[in-house]
Amino acid sequence: MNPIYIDKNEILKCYKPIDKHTHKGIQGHALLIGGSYGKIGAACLSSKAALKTGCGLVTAFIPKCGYEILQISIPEVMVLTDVQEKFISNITFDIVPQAIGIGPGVGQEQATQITFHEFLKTTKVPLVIDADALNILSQNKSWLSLLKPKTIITPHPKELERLIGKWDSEAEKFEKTIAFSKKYQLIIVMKGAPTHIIDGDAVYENTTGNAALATAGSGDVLTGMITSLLAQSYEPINAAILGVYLHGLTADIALPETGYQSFIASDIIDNIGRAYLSITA
Ligand SMILES: NC(=O)C1=CN([C@@H]2O[C@H](COP(=O)(O)OP(=O)(O)OC[C@H]3O[C@@H](n4cnc5c(N)ncnc54)[C@H](OP(=O)(O)O)[C@@H]3O)[C@@H](O)[C@H]2O)[C@@H](O)CC1
Ligand SMILES: Nc1ncnc2c1ncn2[C@@H]1O[C@H](COP(=O)(O)OP(=O)(O)O)[C@@H](O)[C@H]1O
Ligand SMILES: [Mg+2]
Repeated sequence: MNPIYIDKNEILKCYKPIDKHTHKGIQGHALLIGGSYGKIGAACLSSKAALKTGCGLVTAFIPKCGYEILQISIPEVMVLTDVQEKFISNITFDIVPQAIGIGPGVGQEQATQITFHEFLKTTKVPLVIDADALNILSQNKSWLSLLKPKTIITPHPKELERLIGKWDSEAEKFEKTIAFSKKYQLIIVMKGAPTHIIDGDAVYENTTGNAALATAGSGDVLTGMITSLLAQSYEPINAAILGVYLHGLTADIALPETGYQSFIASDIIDNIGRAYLSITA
């Protein structure tokens, strides 16, 4: 396996500067579906990260109990609520997003599983699938065939194992992940240290990031960032590459100030601007 390293050179091939005549209506609308009682923070983090990564509009779809939490913590994000108080049971919306991220904090209630199945059957919008949405897929593997080609999935090692089964070596992990990517035509963001992106036989290895990212919610933030880039019309593979690179870069930039221990997922969001600036510096 000869990975393509995701470094500044590689990023400059796909990075799209902002057009000075753009406006929020054409800068992309991202929909983030997530959260459940006790995990509304995951929806807050992913939707705020989406806005801070540059899309024009962000809507969060959450259970009712998260309404005030989300509106107060991030007033720039619009909110749609499910009929249920504590978990998502019926995904419906009247907006037209260019990308949807689903899964952070969503839980695995039976009703959430059923509405996720319906959602997969009907949606045509480019998707990022993470966290509990991946765990639901692991329990219902026949639903994987509903995923459109180039859907992005973002498993951490345990979520990957639930999807593809155990491996005995790093080589076998890559073999199985590449086979899975080919079988379902998926872009797989294999989160870790470092993170790899698998797109069929193409393997990319990220060069940014450090152990400060080993903190609750850092994956939820990544989901928002990649969904935002998809909504801004990046090709799925480029949204994954740029998202993973910027996400890691925030931790490299923040480290001298925060150290490893005190860095939290909100620090990723706070440093997205500096990460963007360093691409063009
Ligand atoms: N503020 C909020 O609202 C937050 C909400 N969140 C939401 O919570 C939900 C559950 O997500 P989750 O990832 O915590 O649980 P789960 O899938 O059981 O995985 C945990 C196990 O996986 C493993 N593992 C993980 N990383 C690994 C690594 N790099 N390398 C190796 N192993 C690794 C490790 O397993 P072990 O090694 O212990 O066997 C670990 O115990 C989900 O919806 C998420 O979005 C969270 O984002 C937190 C903030
Ligand atoms: N030691 C590390 N070095 C670099 N990146 C890391 C390290 N530990 C975790 N990360 C990154 O942090 C993120 C963790 O995602 P995830 O486990 O889904 O977190 P959460 O579910 O809490 O949001 C991934 O992007 C992963 O690559
Ligand atoms: Mg996660």
